[in-house]
Amino acid sequence: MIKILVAGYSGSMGQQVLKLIDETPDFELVAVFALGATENDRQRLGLGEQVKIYNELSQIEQGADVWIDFTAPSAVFENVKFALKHGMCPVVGTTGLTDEELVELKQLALAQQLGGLVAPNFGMSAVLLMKFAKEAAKYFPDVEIIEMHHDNKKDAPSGTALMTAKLIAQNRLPHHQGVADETETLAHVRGGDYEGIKLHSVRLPGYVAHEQVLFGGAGEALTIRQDSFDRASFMSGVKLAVKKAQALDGLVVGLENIL
Ligand SMILES: NC(=O)C1=CN([C@@H]2O[C@H](COP(=O)(O)OP(=O)(O)OC[C@H]3O[C@@H](n4cnc5c(N)ncnc54)[C@H](OP(=O)(O)O)[C@@H]3O)[C@@H](O)[C@H]2O)C=CC1
Ligand SMILES: O=C(O)C1=N[C@H](C(=O)O)C[C@H](O)C1
Repeated sequence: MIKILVAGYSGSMGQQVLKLIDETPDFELVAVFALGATENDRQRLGLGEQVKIYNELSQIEQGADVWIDFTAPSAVFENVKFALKHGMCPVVGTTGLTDEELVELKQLALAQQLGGLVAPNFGMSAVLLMKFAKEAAKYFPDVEIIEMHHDNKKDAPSGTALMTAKLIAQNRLPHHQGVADETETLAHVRGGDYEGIKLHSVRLPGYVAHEQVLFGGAGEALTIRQDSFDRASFMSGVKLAVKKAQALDGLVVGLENIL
């Protein structure tokens, strides 16, 4: 049995994770955490009597093997630090960790001799999109990224889009795209900029999580697109990560590294 704490259990992803745990014979839910957590959630969400419900990080007691985190960019760093310090292996889907924070968490995981996984995207279509986009950048250095999400998403750009840009940047030299004296007659209309790669974020009701990477060359173009139509698409990745987390050597970044 793998004992699991779910941070962000009342959110869109947290709800899917509770379902996954319920459906997986060797997973056991031992605790849940959210700032707005109340004892009423036990009945409302069908949480067993043995499940501990926390609404404050500092109150959480050790007792889980794995800490699953789908909370908020503002919370994830402190949450993961807490998990590692208290002997829990983190499986983190929450976006927003900076490179510096990741370095610190990796050091802590090594010091604590704990494994764990941080993945900006647990969906196979997004993992493959990132792999293909990195490869394509060797041949098509001019590229822009459009990510499209539901209108409840708190952060922009998406963690996946930013990771895609970072991977592409490994295979091309930074350069400005468009004419050198380009002017915006409407502020920010050319999007965000990561080493010259433009990122555009769309937020609309009806959407879940989608990304397009557009490469342009002389007289041709390549478009790579992935669509997550349902949050269930992330669950096989989360399941695999939970099963492997305790055996990993330190904190691993990217689902592709454990497939
Ligand atoms: N890696 C991946 O494959 C995926 C990653 N994500 C990422 O997961 C994160 C969550 O997404 P989603 O489920 O849609 O978000 P929601 O806003 O639907 O849910 C967030 C959850 O976290 C809780 N929460 C918010 N702030 C805190 C805090 N400071 N401390 C503890 N709990 C907190 C909320 O409850 P309360 O408000 O009561 O605290 C709620 O339970 C986002 O960063 C998103 O980008 C999403 C989908 C896939
Ligand atoms: O907030 C979301 O919904 C998602 N967040 C992740 C991200 O920011 O990349 C993963 C996926 O895109 C869904």
